[in-house]
Amino acid sequence: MELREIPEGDVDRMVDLAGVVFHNRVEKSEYENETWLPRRAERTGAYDGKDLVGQLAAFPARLAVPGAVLDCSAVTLVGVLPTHRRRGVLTSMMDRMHADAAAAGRPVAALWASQGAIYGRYGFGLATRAIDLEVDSSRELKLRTEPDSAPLRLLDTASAPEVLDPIYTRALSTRPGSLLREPEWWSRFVLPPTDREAPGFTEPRVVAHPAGYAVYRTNAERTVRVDELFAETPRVEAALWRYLASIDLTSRIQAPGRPVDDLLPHMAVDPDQVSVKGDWGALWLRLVDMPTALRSRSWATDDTFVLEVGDPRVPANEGRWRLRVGAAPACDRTTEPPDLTLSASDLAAVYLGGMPVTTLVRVGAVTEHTPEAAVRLDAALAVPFAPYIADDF
Ligand SMILES: CC(=O)SCCNC(=O)CCNC(=O)[C@H](O)C(C)(C)COP(=O)(O)OP(=O)(O)OC[C@H]1O[C@@H](n2cnc3c(N)ncnc32)[C@H](O)[C@@H]1OP(=O)(O)O
Repeated sequence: MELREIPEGDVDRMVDLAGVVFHNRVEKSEYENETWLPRRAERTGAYDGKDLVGQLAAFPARLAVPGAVLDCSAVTLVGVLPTHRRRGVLTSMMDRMHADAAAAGRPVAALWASQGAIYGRYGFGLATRAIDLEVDSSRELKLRTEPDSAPLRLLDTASAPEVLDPIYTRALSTRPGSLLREPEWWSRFVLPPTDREAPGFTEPRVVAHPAGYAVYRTNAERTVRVDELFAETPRVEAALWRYLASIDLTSRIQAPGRPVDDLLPHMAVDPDQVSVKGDWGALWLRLVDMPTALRSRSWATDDTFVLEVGDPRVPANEGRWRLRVGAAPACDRTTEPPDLTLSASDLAAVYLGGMPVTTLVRVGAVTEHTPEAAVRLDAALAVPFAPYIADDF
């Protein structure tokens, strides 16, 4: 078995392999769309002779982290054929992805996992979660927040991206965890005419306010499904939810994949009208160049920590680091005794501020050597809004 780059001419084979491992049926007419990401990615193939038996694609992306945007290898289309599984193919492809990301100067990598058990061993940590909301809109949705009074308008999907993108990008400056979008991302992934996984829904509708928007689809079962909703203020958010809850001939809103600190459950006058139907792990993050990643984010306090990091897959990160946080963050090797011992995976999980270090100490995953060090690190990592990503790649 040999790892080599998958040539552009073989990109269709990646869709075939993905079809086998993810149990998807992909029509030939869909290949152009399905190959859009791998065509612009670093493509690692595991070949058994001429046969492609494993693959990993990593496309260059920009990830919003607290106070900064970092170059990121966004990993997707990972698969190993059932005939070749559990022989270390994924492990060797991940090692190569780490080396490629470091060589390209990307301090972080990110992915959506098909199964939570796979990626911790490679130093990825679950950095964002999401909740599924459902609203009973068969009666008026009364809100405790006064909706903003600026008029809403429906946009056509062709012209929507240039209106929505600045709103989306501004949201990233306060809430970390999302990827910046290029224009084509909008048309391919946010506003495609048909949702392949839910063909019963209409084409996307876009409702916009000068400081917020929602993309939604409806179906014959009186359901409004919110694909995304971003608002710059709670009052704009209230205006969008009120609109969505009052569309004629509908009686239910489904809003899958919302931020864990979504305001809607707290905005509703009757809390029983909004239910949380699910809570799940979303983005897995990897600090490929850990000291650069730690130096690059903003921090909420001035403090200093000695971290002992375990990272067998990227030894350049392993060892003791003196992390100074505050206005001019620094992260340098040290021989001082550690305040905290943690794995690369747990460090990645807490990096965006969505997972408390104190929780990881309590479960026994992180070791606290200096009393209160975890509480102090949580205070330094704190972000005003829970990390969140709407894009599932
Ligand atoms: C970003 C994305 O694209 S996520 C999508 C991932 N792909 C899929 O889920 C498609 C179906 N599954 C597959 O294609 C393969 O089983 C893969 C890619 C998950 C794993 O590939 P493999 O080549 O079998 O992994 P590899 O042999 O390197 O396994 C390394 C270790 O991970 C473990 N592992 C691999 N997959 C899993 C899993 N799904 N659950 C639990 N452990 C796993 C192996 O047991 C092994 O552990 P060990 O080192 O203790 O023996």
